[in-house]
Amino acid sequence: MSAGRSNALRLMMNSAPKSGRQLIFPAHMAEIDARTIAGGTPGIVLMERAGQAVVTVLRGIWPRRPVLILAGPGNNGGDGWVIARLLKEAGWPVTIASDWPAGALKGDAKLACEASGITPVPLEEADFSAAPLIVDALFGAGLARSIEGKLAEVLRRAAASGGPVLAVDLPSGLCGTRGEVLGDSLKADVTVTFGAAKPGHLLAEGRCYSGQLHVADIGLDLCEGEEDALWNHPLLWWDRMPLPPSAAHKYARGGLLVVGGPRHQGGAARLTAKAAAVTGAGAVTLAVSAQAADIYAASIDAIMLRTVRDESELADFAASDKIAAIAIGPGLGTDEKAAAWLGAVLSAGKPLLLDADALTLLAKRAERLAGCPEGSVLTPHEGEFKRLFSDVSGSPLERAEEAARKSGQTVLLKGAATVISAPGKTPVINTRSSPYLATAGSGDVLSGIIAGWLAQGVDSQAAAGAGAWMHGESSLQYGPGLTADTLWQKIPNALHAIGARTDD
Ligand SMILES: NC(=O)C1=CN([C@@H]2O[C@H](COP(=O)(O)OP(=O)(O)OC[C@H]3O[C@@H](n4cnc5c(N)ncnc54)[C@H](O)[C@@H]3O)[C@@H](O)[C@H]2O)[C@@H](O)CC1
Ligand SMILES: Nc1ncnc2c1ncn2[C@@H]1O[C@H](COP(=O)(O)OP(=O)(O)O)[C@@H](O)[C@H]1O
Ligand SMILES: [K+]
Repeated sequence: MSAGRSNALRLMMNSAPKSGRQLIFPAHMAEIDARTIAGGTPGIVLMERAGQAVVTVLRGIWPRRPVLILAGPGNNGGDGWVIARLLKEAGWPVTIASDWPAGALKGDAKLACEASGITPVPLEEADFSAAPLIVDALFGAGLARSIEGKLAEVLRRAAASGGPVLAVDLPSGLCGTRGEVLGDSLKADVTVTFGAAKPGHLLAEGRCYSGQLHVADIGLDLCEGEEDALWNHPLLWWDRMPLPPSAAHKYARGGLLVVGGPRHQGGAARLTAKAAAVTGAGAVTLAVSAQAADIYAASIDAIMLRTVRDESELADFAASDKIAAIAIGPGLGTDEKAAAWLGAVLSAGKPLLLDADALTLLAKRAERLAGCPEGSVLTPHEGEFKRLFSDVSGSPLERAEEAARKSGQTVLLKGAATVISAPGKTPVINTRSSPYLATAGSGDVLSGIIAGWLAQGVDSQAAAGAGAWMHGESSLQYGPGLTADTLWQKIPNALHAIGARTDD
């Protein structure tokens, strides 16, 4: 990517540099914390910066109002004490509720508590009746077990109060690794975390519990490349996307073969084909049987239609120079003929986008997975994933990584947070999306976007990352009332949003 294009993109996206997309597991963050302290920045300085960062965000959102801070026994609580002191100094009415007064604290948290000059009330006596702004500084990265008993009760009372909630680092009770709620947690309107977001902010219940996420730079010694995962953003892949050269012709922009299926399932493959064409594949051809051709022909103006007699004719066409990549699965069917057609494209040696029925067929004949050409992308939803990788368990992040390792292909595991894992590469989590994507055929459009990039010669990991992001961006551009039919029509808006244009 030229410097001009890169800068223009950054300006347009108003985004942080790539390092701002790092995701770090809590245990790893504790190591980074220790490394930073060993490097000469005292822990209390980090805690002070963390508290200051929270106060800056808090004051940027809420005008002066009563604040109730719930402070825990560790450094998350320590941050709470810094926040209490800073707000008090600024003249805010602050109460702190904690079962761990200075005598029960250690290290930096003890220092922060003592410096505040505030006496806490016990958690049981925390008064939520005036719906104060609640600062949740009970547990963060050090959450070690489920929240239960008295602590769960205080979180329930806080939730019932109706007051807004700001979580320090992580909503207490939320697992920063997997995004699951351990026992109980408190939904935050805003979460301020330090150094880097944690995968748990994005996965499972994390996105909903974290609310608006702010990542504050507090000077941690965090290196480029040491992330456990990356948060999807055009900065991760846009420099690998081709722009059409001025002398472009349609096949040079990428020939894509989309394999169709029986008459009654025609919509799925058509959506895939249309999404691929809009994404920029120059020549998209739908291959169908003669019996289904009239149905497919009904609404595919910009897509070429080719009738194929049998799998051998399909294999010949798939192997031709005009085809750079193949999408198969949406609307394919799962009968013998579908299996034979899948076999025909597997042997073509072109990058494949495998989705829907193709994944179901592969689950029945697992040995075929090993025969997938290198650089292919599998896009299972949870159900397809379970069929295909029945022995793989864990969080979506762990499962996508294991599936990529086993299959040797890029695996995109769909969900409210979508995880993309390519063998040997850092996994990527996409949250650029809206729940309006939960509509029939939306996955077929995603397949088309990814296949559209594969046909243009983009590597599988970048194609999948771009696909997930553009799919979500298209849904955000449309908003309520979205259907798969309108989703693909918003793809140009997603391209414009990331600064796509032809080279001058
Ligand atoms: N680099 C960083 O990550 C920084 C971290 N800081 C803060 O430090 C926090 C991490 O501090 P800690 O490691 O002390 O961890 P926490 O303060 O999150 O919690 C640890 C304490 O909670 C107890 N505990 C854990 N789960 C419990 C449960 N379910 N019920 C009852 N008690 C439980 C533990 O026994 C321990 O005493 C971060 O979340 C952040 O807020 C900041 O102060 C500065 C920099
Ligand atoms: N709640 C949600 N929030 C964001 N994205 C979602 C949500 N639910 C589904 N999606 C996305 O919508 C798409 C649905 O695809 P899929 O399950 O294959 O549906 P279909 O088979 O109907 O096309 C996936 O990309 C998924 O990530
Ligand atoms: K917290």
